[in-house]
Amino acid sequence: MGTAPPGLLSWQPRTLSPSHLNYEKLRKSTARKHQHSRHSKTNNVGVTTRRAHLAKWCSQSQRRFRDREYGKSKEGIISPLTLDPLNLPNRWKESGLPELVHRKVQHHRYVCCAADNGAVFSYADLGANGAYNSKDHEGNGSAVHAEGQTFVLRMLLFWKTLRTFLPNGKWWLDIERQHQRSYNITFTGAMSRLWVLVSPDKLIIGFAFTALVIAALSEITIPHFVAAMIFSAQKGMTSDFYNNAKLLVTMACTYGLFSGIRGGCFGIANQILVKRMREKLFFTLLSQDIAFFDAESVGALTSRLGSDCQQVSRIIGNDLNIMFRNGLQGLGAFVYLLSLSWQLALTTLGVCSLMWFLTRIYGRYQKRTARFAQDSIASANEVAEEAFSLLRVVRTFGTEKEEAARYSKWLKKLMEINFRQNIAYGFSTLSSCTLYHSTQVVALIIGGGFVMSGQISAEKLTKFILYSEWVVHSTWWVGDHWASLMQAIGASEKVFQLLDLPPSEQMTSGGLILPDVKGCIQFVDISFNYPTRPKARILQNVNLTINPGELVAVVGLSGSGKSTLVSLLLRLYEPTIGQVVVDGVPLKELDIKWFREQVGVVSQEPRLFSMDIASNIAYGCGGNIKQSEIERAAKLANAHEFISSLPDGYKTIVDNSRLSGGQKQRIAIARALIRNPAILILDEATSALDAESEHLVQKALERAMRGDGDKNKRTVLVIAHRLSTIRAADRIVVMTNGQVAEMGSHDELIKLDGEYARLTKRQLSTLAQ
Ligand SMILES: Nc1ncnc2c1ncn2[C@@H]1O[C@H](COP(=O)(O)OP(=O)(O)OP(=O)(O)O)[C@@H](O)[C@H]1O
Repeated sequence: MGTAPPGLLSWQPRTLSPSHLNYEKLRKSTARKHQHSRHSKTNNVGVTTRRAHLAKWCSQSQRRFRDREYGKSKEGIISPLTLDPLNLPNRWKESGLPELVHRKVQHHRYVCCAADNGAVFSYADLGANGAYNSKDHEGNGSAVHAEGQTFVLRMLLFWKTLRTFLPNGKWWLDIERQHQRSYNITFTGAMSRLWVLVSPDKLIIGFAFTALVIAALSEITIPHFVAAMIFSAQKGMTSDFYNNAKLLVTMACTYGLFSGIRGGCFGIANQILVKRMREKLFFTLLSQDIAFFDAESVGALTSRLGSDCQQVSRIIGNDLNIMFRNGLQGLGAFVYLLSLSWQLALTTLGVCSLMWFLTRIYGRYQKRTARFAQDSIASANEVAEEAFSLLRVVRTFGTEKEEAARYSKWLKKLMEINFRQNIAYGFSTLSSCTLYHSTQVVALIIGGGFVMSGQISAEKLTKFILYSEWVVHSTWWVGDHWASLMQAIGASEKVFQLLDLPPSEQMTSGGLILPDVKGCIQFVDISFNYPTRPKARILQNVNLTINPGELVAVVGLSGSGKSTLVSLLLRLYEPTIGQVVVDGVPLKELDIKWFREQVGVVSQEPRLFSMDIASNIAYGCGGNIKQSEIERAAKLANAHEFISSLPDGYKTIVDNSRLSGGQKQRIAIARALIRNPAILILDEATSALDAESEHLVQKALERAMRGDGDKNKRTVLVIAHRLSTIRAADRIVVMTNGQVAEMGSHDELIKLDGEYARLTKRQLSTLAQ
């Protein structure tokens, strides 16, 4: 006994009723529902249509059984399956007649069986997703005894699938919902934006277009001279023949020369465009608020800079160039056609108009697909960037396959989009090719008639055919590059959207520059939510004053808002309520660039740039820093010794992974100290270090905090987890849940026996264990 088709063994006899077996009734009722659905425009149209087809299929199967046609025609293919007798309805066993049963399995899912004496021959499964599969008893292929209907059903399925990826099909609606974007750039919008980018190099663009016009016009004359040479040779007109030959050679050479100039100039214009676009985009991105980078991923942004800008480069270098050339040639050829025979010219115009109409539709399609394709590329890049930057974590956890799967999920999406693009391209090519050749056929048929009736000469008809081919060919090329241009515009939509972002207010507004910074910092009634989490209150009514030259330590549990306080002091975010005041001036009113120059920051995870150590230390100080100043800062940071022991000393190229945590930290301290900052912020600068490194870094920090060798004592804000490192602080601020819970010196807080005392005890007991 073979395997039963899915769903049949679970078939319950009690679900059968005479009405279920009445196919005519089923057909009529579904036809009625179908009619109703059409009128009421409900979503049931598809379901009832399929039910109607199913009912028809059932009744035809039944007829075929009766006629025994089934057994005859499909011998050898069908091997009837006997069902488990326990699960078989009695009427099947008793009737001895072929029966067709149907059963409603789910809301609109049917399984239909053709049965003869308990033998199941085939079934059709109308899936909930609308897929219509008719299969033989073993679930293989289509239902063998109803091939006529199966073809219809297959066509139905094909049409249904096709509809999903036609413009406005379900696939588009789904994907558009995923990539919701309000920004939409038009052709003219994109062109004017590009013009702004390339207009500083008008000369090169001018050269390119002049060369384009000369090359196009000389090329278009070539068929005329070819035909003239052939017919002058045929007529034995020697001088005409040689004159035409000379002109042909001149035109061919002119065409070659100016094509070269055109190609070169457009290529250069292209490079200029991409370079400017990338520069502008890069700067626009750098000018955004930090909150912008909380919402956008680095991988996606670099993809916009790379892949999307490259797509835009096609517009001028390739698409516009070819469209202009072919547009000009097509127009010239059409004028020539009109001079030969206006009737024939109009037939060519008709075909070209149709071709252009189809291309416009295809262009719109390409624009949409390109947008989604670029989004998928950006998402894939995001995954790749993340995986590469966290490669040590990936390797440690052995998640290479998972990361590869995450990456290939986006590649799969991209492939789906490309698949649709290619199908559309296939349709576009099909229509263009058909129309292309139909012009020649129509022109030959009509033109042949004209030649036979003596209205035009054979030479004219030959020229006509050559030039009409040119017109159609030009229309085809213009259309093809129009679609490609729309694709590039679609791909560049996000780039233009990003380019339109206004720079952060901090970058544009000036502000006060104080004669000198005393270092008095006040957090006045600060409450704060991160823009990406507007509902989570991170800081709540924080009031804190740090006096000039004071060393204040902020401690508290992880997540209590210590680093957020530092971010607000550096104005990386604006407080939701309240303000930060420096030396009596609200931070908002100060020139933020100048203010940041007065602050030295050493963070928990120092990041180094891929450049030499000296440049890393002097980072952000302009180009006037002397080697002696760099070395002095390195000595203060306890880094000079290890830097000098490296083979290339201060010229050693480093990055984030080529030095130990302690070494990186000391370079970061040197970077903070070289500015001789009035305010020093140490954000858990030693928390990730081992005992030896911590000792070295701590000594460097102490020296930095004291302002060794500097006239003024600097204001220092230390955030620390290890409470042993902040005992000497003038004041300790304890934060809990975004609020200042306690404040005082170490001894005062221990005496208070509150949160600080609890934290200290816990750390001491952990160390003792
Ligand atoms: N960029 C951000 N966007 C949204 N929420 C953030 C962001 N940075 C921090 N948070 C949240 O703000 C809260 C406070 O974070 P913060 O880094 O200020 O705490 P912390 O006290 O410095 O913690 P730790 O000692 O672990 O560094 C946390 O709940 C954190 O999840």
